[in-house]
Amino acid sequence: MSIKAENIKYIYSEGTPFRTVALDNISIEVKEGDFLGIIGHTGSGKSTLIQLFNGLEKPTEGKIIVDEITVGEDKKLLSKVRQTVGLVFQYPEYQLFEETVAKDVAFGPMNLKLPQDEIDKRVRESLELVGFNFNKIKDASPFDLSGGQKRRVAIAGVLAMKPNYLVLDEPTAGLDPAGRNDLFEKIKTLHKKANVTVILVSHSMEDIAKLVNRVIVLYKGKIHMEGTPKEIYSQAEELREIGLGVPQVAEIVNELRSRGFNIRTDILTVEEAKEEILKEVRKRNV
Ligand SMILES: Nc1ncnc2c1ncn2[C@@H]1O[C@H](COP(=O)(O)OP(=O)(O)OP(=O)(O)O)[C@@H](O)[C@H]1O
Repeated sequence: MSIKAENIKYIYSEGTPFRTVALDNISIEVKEGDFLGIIGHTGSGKSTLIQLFNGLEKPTEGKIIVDEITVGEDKKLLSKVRQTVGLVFQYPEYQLFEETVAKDVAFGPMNLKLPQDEIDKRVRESLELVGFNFNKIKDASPFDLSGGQKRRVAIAGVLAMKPNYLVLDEPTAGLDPAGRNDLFEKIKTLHKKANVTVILVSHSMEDIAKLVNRVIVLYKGKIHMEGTPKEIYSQAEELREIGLGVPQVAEIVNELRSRGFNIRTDILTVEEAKEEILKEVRKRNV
């Protein structure tokens, strides 16, 4: 099972002076179990691509195949695609509207007309998967929660639909550093525990490098780079050229290398950098 994009082109406002080619010749496959990061700066096509994954939009050219369903071929299957690919938009808290957290998370499964005991089970499981104590949170008003907690409630609402793929568009946008770290930790745990493939969209390599196992870098609607976080990280110069922030740890490693330190280029974390630097320092002291 997978999401396949085959030679995708997507054009906004075709036939007008505002015509924009948002995606051009994109082919990728997201396999079950993957934890994929899609990065690129503003306007590179990230949001457009994930909206195609979930059937919200149809490609101008090419095909999107979600678990063997070709999106758009049979309109009756569109709701199945939407349920299979759970999309969490940027700032999803604006879509919370019920008076309690439990009611909000139950909204999707209720629309599926599932039996009440199945709805209750899904609400509990989804809230626990995003790190809540169910009994403590269920009767809270979503409006009384912190920004990070609201995001987790919104994610639980999508998980309650039991998607095979969970697509998160800039999930930590606007949160403070502690809230971001906490939410990323929760997403990491979620990928491990829930049987769900995760696609995480971000404009920051630094944020997602420690989480995902594969990265696609979009630039002007095309796939510019693809690989493991380490492979992408080691190309700091190229990242800089396409306007993406180079991770601070990569900056430090590059600086030390330029001063003759023999350090690997594919370092992801401060801990790894520390180890490498200490190794080099010990060598020099001998
Ligand atoms: N509704 C729209 N109508 C016309 N052009 C659009 C529309 N939405 C996006 N675009 C254009 O399509 C291109 C890709 O936009 P998209 O929103 O997919 O990029 P993005 O990488 O998600 O950006 P961001 O990080 O700002 O969300 C951009 O040039 C953008 O201006």
